[in-house]
Amino acid sequence: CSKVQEAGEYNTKMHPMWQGPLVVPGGDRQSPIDIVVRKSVFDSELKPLLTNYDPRTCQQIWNNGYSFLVEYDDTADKSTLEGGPLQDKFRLCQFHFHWGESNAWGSEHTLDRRLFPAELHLVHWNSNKYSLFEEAVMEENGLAVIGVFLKVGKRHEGLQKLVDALPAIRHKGSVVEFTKFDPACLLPTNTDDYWTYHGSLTTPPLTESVTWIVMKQHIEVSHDQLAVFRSLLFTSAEEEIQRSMVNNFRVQQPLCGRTVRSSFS
Ligand SMILES: NCCOCCOCCNC(=O)c1ccc(S(N)(=O)=O)cc1
Ligand SMILES: [Zn+2]
Repeated sequence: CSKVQEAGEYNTKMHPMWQGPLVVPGGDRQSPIDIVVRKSVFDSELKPLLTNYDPRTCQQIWNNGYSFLVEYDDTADKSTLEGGPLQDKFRLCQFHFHWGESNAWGSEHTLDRRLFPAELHLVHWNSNKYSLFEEAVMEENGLAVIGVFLKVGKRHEGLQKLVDALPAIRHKGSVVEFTKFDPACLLPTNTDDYWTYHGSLTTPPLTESVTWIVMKQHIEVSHDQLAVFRSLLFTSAEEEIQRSMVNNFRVQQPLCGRTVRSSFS
């Protein structure tokens, strides 16, 4: 697979302008991808996901200029993920979303090319093998990210606390305290059915360190809740030109012969 990203894909209008590297390490296990459902391979060895999140580890919410992140205290094994395709215990460090300017697109992964209006990523790092996120992010088995598709429908009561905090972090670089939020409320009711594959971060440094776990069942949020995501800005308060934070997803990457496994038949 191409070692150098086609420069064009970084310059399409749909795509935030990145200073990101045009040559990514390896380049044959990049994310996101389209999941071709009928080509995924059922693996009976895949276990149910086991999340154990402690809302007391929730610390802050901030706008990093790509998305907004809800960050957790990951100095101990308090909010953890294990099971699924994972051999080790992983610590939750943050979650964030990707979304479009319209409800017609916005997700990074797709199911048989089907786009969703947004996608949630819960980011964890391997605390059995590494002592810091920054270490794990450079290693093959360093990270595990749970992806959950969002659909527009009924209002998501658990999400509203987060939506209400967004106006305070409109600009890139703004941060506010955000506590006692249980990310488990953002998981679908069925967490036994998922696809998993080896991939990468979808924003710089694009390192190929992620075991992706993409949930089959989506969650629903209201049109208005998603509209508040789009009220965020890519730009900091000092910049003259304010740019709406929308379409903060990466273009899809070649599968390069990888197998996507499913936990369900
Ligand atoms: N900058 C050089 C080294 O950086 C190491 C730390 O990288 C931190 C920034 N990126 C991330 O943490 C990060 C985390 C998750 C995802 S994603 N969208 O793949 O879930 C993308 C990016
Ligand atoms: Zn992401």
